[in-house]
Amino acid sequence: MRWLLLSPTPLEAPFLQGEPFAFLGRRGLRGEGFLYLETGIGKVNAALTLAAWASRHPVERALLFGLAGAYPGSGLGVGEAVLVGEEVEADLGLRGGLEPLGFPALVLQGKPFYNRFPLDPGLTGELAQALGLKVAVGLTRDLVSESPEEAEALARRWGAQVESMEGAAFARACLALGVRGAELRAISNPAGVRDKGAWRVREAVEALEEAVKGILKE
Ligand SMILES: O=C(O)c1cccc(C(=O)CC[C@H]2O[C@@H](n3cnc4c(=O)[nH]cnc43)[C@H](O)[C@@H]2O)c1
Repeated sequence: MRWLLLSPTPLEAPFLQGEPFAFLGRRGLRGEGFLYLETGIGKVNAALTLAAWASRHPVERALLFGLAGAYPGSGLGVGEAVLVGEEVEADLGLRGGLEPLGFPALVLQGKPFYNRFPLDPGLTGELAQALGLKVAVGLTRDLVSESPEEAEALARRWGAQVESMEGAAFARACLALGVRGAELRAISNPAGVRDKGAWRVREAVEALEEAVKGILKE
């Protein structure tokens, strides 16, 4: 069964080889055992790329992979790869979430989803076991945390360990479209730290390469 692989930027996928094509003005690759799409940064780009592709092609399982910030106290080290088992969309509704407004973001078989969206538990568990990776809670906002204090408050409020700009949108789109979705992140920086001296993009991309190649072998 072929994977649909997605990453926000080409920076996160330099190791993928395949026949290039364009989709929604961005890069795609047809490779051995996978089809890859670059989504662009942020929630809208992630959801619209997956939904537009899935509206024209059958997608059984999809993997979003990319860089992420680690929250203080997460126990995750820079350069470490993790799977995300649940995503929080933390900039939807009030600061306390969407539930107080009374409008769910998604309803599936009568179950309302407000700000928390699971990735596929079976797929995530299989990959975590096969690759020996931890499973974390991800928090997603279109705005990146700009200070350690902001990052710590978000982590505490929502019980999250990693921060990205796309995860919850991908998880929600997978649920809505009936796609089995998994999310892989490698820690490039401590969340809330904007000083690029503390970022380790190369190490994080190497961790992504090892994990993605492992997933494609599964
Ligand atoms: O400015 C740079 O030199 C630079 C180099 C590499 C990457 C960046 C990014 O801004 C990456 C954004 C991208 O990665 C995810 N990401 C990574 N760290 C965080 C974070 O602390 N908080 C939220 N998102 C993060 C994000 O999902 C984007 O797709 C800049």
